[in-house]
Amino acid sequence: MEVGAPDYLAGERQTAEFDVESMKVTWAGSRHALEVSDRMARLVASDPVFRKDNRVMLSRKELFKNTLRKAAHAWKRIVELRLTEEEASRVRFFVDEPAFTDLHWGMFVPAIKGQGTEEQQQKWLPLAYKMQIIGCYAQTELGHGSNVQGLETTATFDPKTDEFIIHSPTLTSSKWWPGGLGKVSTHAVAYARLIVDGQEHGVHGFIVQLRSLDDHMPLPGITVGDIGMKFGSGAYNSMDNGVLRFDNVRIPRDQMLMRVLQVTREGKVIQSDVPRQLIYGTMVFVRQTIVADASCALSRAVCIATRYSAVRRQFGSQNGGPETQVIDYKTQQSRLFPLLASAYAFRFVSEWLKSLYTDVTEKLQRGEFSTLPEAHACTAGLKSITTSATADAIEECRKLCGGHGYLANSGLPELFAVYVPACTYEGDNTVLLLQVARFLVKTVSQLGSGKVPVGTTAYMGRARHLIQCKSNVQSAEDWLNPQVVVEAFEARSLRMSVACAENLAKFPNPEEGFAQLAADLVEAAAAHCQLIVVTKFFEKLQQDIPGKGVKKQLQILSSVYALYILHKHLGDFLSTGSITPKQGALANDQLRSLYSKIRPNAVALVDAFNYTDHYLSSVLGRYDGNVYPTLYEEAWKDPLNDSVVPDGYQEYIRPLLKQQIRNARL
Ligand SMILES: CCCCC/C=C\C/C=C\C/C=C\C/C=C\C/C=C\CCCCC(=O)SCCNC(=O)CCNC(=O)[C@H](O)C(C)(C)COP(=O)(O)OP(=O)(O)OC[C@H]1O[C@@H](n2cnc3c(N)ncnc32)[C@H](O)[C@@H]1OP(=O)(O)O
Ligand SMILES: Cc1cc2nc3c(=O)[nH]c(=O)nc-3n(C[C@H](O)[C@H](O)[C@H](O)COP(=O)(O)OP(=O)(O)OC[C@H]3O[C@@H](n4cnc5c(N)ncnc54)[C@H](O)[C@@H]3O)c2cc1C
Repeated sequence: MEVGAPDYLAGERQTAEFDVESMKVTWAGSRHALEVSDRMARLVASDPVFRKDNRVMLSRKELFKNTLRKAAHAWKRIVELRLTEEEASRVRFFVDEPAFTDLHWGMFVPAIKGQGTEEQQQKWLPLAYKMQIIGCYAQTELGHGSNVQGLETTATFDPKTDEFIIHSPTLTSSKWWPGGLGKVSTHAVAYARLIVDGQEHGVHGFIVQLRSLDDHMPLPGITVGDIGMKFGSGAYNSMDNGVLRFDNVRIPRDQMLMRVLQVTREGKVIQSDVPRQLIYGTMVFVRQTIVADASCALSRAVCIATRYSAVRRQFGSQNGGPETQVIDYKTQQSRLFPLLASAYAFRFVSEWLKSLYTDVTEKLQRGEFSTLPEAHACTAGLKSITTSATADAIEECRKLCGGHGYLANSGLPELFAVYVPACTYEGDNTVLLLQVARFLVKTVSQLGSGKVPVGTTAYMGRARHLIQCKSNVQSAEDWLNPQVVVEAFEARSLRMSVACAENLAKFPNPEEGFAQLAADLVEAAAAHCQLIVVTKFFEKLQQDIPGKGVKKQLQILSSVYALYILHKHLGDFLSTGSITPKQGALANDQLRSLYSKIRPNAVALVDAFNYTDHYLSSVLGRYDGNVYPTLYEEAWKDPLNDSVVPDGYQEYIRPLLKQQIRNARL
């Protein structure tokens, strides 16, 4: 905010019962992270190249070219200022525009790191790090996305020339969707079925050059282009999601990523001791980052809706005084505050998930693979529930802002359009929950065998207790006890998984059973993932959290998150007998009282996200709350208002009016 400018939300900020600066540190993860983030936010906001207020007005071509300009400028600044990786990734965050660079850094580089041999990494990574080559991740095809084993592209080894022949045998085998592919990438990690000596060896990644490094023209045998406009204006249309066909394209043998499986000069296929699933490792990495993205997108929407709800007034004027702030309506609170709590919950679970991922990666380097299934289940499941909740929440925030939320300059429509594909990319959310369900059913089926479940399924080791325990909640106050809450969530989750396992056992063919019970399995998987989020929020509170009143606010938010989920899924808790209807009602009583505790802190709790007005790009979410004059000014900037009488008046409006007049005279 400019120095001396009026702050229409100052009153809201004065009622805060905690130290906002300390909460900013907790949200950012550390004082260092906050400092870096703050500096990079200012760097981006002060640079005219990164302007984004006109984005929804641009044609696709203009938008795309502008994105190229921003990406090139960002890279120039990163190099000039010798920014660290941490600083560079904050620059990407605040530039706030999907671009080919996301796939280059986020998938192409990690695919080579995770699936390439030492030699391959030494050859390709320096080129990629300097952006002397630009890569994408070409897995999905027109006919197959979720079913990776069903991909049709082939990579046939030719021992005569020591090459692989990459080919798209059918229309449905055309690569379809990869970001950065359509117009920019010079290279791809393309996934194809490996065929050696007429035998198939599953799907593997191959580094394929697509375009000339001299004139950017597609190489012989490559057909490549953009797949067309996507949902919404601006939004994901800055990305060149592409289509790609291979017509017997030859690549050297050493361009197959060979950490998992090697093909020798003689055409021998050698399986290394690394599990096959590592071929899916890049997806595990990105799913983990997508959980962190969910907390960012959700907090952004909630920040806009909270500030605007404090500015907006409707009804309730007493003796000509001001009307009621809509944030004071209990319905507004019961819709908004759980989303605020969810933003914090997702933030902390993503922190934990990142540490789990780092730990598993270190173990994989040492040749320990036992924690891979849990890492897969956690990343897949949390990616699924956090993105689904965030997509719904952004739309709810739009509605919380009434009519003005539908204006592009509220920032919410574009945020929604850019965010919703997260429910689909990197694994459709239902497909991913089915993966979690497989993991849970397997864990349950091993309970009798003496194998002790660990990590996020450790609670299943107490199955005997959880299957019959009764919650001893007797008052609304009891629901503030994390142990009580966690036990109710554990009982619900365990009982849902066990019920699925029992029902599955009734089918002679387990796969048929899995298919028939899929809807129940997905619900059991979601229950397990919600338990993880709740538990990790409570565990966060065990840490030392400095700053006046900060921990207290987080305790309130953790209870709101847990009781909101309980209230929303009350049917599960009741039907599994994890709690009684009376206890469910007490949880709801507690939730109401928690909302009242959040109310005086709401604006400060969203200030703690530390978002600049540039990043929010929302008239409704402005830090200073100066909404109405800005809405009014912005309206006049619309190109339709460039002329008082619109283009087309002479051709279309005038003749109509004249005709109406004639008719009226008749
Ligand atoms: C210095 C400068 C820096 C500048 C910074 C600049 C930029 C920013 C940088 C980075 C940004 C960072 C990140 C963001 C990047 C990009 C994000 C943006 C946009 C997103 C792009 C989206 C890209 C995509 O969508 S890529 C395509 C994704 N596709 C999918 O997800 C497909 C989903 N399908 C599957 O995963 C699988 O097919 C399946 C559903 C899992 C089924 O597989 P299948 O083999 O058939 O399975 P089965 O069920 O039999 O399982 C067998 C066995 O394997 C286990 N399994 C399955 N998957 C995994 C896994 N991933 N890991 C481990 N194990 C796995 C499964 O459990 C089974 O085990 P078991 O036999 O039962 O024990
Ligand atoms: C914006 C965007 C960017 C993308 N970027 C990339 C990229 O960079 N690289 C890349 O390779 N791919 C990319 N993709 C592709 C993406 O990964 C796939 O779209 C995604 O994995 C879903 O696969 P699908 O499209 O085949 O969906 P489908 O599997 O066809 O899903 C359709 C419906 O079928 C259901 N379904 C499917 N299988 C099952 C099942 N077994 N049981 C029950 N229901 C099922 C799903 O739940 C869904 O409702 C991108 C997609 C989008 C939208």
